[in-house]
Amino acid sequence: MQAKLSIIIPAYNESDRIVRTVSELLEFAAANPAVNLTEVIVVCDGCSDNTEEKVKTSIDSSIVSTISYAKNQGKGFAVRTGVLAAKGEIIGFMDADGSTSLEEIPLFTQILTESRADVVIGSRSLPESNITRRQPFYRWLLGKCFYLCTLWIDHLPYHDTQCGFKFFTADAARSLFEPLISKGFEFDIEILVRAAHLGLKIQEKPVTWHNDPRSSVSVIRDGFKTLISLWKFRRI
Ligand SMILES: Nc1nc2c(ncn2[C@@H]2O[C@H](COP(=O)(O)OP(=O)(O)O[C@H]3O[C@H](CO)[C@@H](O)[C@H](O)[C@@H]3O)[C@@H](O)[C@H]2O)c(=O)[nH]1
Repeated sequence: MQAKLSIIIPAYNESDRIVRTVSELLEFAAANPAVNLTEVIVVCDGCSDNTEEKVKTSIDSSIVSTISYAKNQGKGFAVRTGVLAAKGEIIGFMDADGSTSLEEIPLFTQILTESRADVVIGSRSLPESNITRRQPFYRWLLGKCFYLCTLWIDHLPYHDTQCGFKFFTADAARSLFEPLISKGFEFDIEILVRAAHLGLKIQEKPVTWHNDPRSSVSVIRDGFKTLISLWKFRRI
């Protein structure tokens, strides 16, 4: 029997994309015996649209649930909420826009169940990564900046810290997310810093990525905040 897999999908005003993404995930799991998907948690983070209702009315599956709260808190807070509620033996998170191909899920879960890693992160920046539609140049540059800063400050060798496709053993997920202090997009780097401090085994694996140009990320606000956070993470 394959390990039980929980997937967390953080969602902020995703009513246009969430149903397609969840449906594709359910179809993918149903067609892949190597994937034992037992739980999908959509975390609606202060959405002002009808993301949660869309999930509840359009998805007919007992393994899909939602968590919703009134005030927008940020992606890091939302993923943490989902991870701490998850019951699977493997816990992963992915973006609501379905940018990352699901084809990678069997490999990621296999690496974790065979104890070859505690954390597997998706990467758009390895030679084998398959990018079918690129992010704008300034986003690519920001990603490179995070890579160089985490390499320099924390000696972390991961080429794509921000890819929203990361999987964990349940124990690793709890040890990383329980103490998480980041509420925004900087949480991806905090997770990697904490994992390194705890001595967890991390593997970075290539993914297929199709960028959706609709993005809630502000390069100035979120990029600057993430870079500042790197100094803070040195003391965690
Ligand atoms: N819960 C919650 N989710 C959020 C929030 N802001 C964004 N999200 C969710 O985070 C995911 C990515 O956000 P997008 O708006 O699609 O941004 P992107 O530019 O395509 O995302 C890329 O950059 C992000 C920042 O580094 C990455 O987090 C993301 O994985 C991807 O690489 C989506 O599922 C979106 O709903 C928020 O405040 N709260």
